[in-house]
Amino acid sequence: MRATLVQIDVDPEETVGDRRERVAALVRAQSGADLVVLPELWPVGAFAADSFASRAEPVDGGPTAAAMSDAARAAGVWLHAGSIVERDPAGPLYNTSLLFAPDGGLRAVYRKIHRFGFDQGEAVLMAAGDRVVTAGLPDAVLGLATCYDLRFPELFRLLVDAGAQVIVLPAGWPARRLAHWRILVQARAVESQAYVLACGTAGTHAGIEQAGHSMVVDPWGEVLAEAGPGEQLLTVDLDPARVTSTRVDFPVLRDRVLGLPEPSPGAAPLPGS
Ligand SMILES: NC(=O)CCC(=O)C(=O)O
Repeated sequence: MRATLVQIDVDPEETVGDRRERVAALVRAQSGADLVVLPELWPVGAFAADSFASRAEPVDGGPTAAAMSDAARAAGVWLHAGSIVERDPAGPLYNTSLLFAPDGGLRAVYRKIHRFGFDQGEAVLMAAGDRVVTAGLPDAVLGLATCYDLRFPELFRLLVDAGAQVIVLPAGWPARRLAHWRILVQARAVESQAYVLACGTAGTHAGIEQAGHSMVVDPWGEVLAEAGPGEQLLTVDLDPARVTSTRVDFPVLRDRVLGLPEPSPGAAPLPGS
């Protein structure tokens, strides 16, 4: 299964329309891949909170969804189109990832569960998703997560329990926390015994320098490919059978203790007492 991550430079000098056309052309050129992955909120920029409301678009009939559906069909690839600011017809905004099949059909929608910003930006401007999403491809089951979700291992446990073998994580991760990114992407792969395809953005928008450094990590935690800071494509061949063999040969997931007891301070004797 050949996967290509497209680490896009989100430059505020480029219009959203121009970027959409440029990215669609990049996707159309990936006809040799099985799966193409784009970053989080690449049309507007993950930190361009001032533009979220004005750049929000619906999934049904929205310009990015339409362009990505066409591009997936033209290339004949599965396309994880990263995420858009979704304006739900019912009102709220969501950070919404879209997965298209090679016929252009929309096969999965994931609304980011953990919103970043503490009391600002996405955390206050967008609503949280409430569904854990997996999608069956011909060769593997994908699990969907987005950027800040990376810091919440309990979501990844749920994805593993739902059958995920390849976890796709579009991101817009700041350069300032590159060290966290590299450690956490590897940690999620090791603990999930799954491939993690983590696709970030390049460039600087809203004054936040992006890390780039998209990564593909295998179920053993080995980094198969890592981008630099600029716009770049990463192509890697994945073997979903490696997920099964890793889980059989080193069956740590089998040793999970479900329903751990509540902490009870002082229950264990103190050393020396
Ligand atoms: N777009 C994001 O979710 C950013 C997350 C981030 O910067 C962090 O977790 O650190």
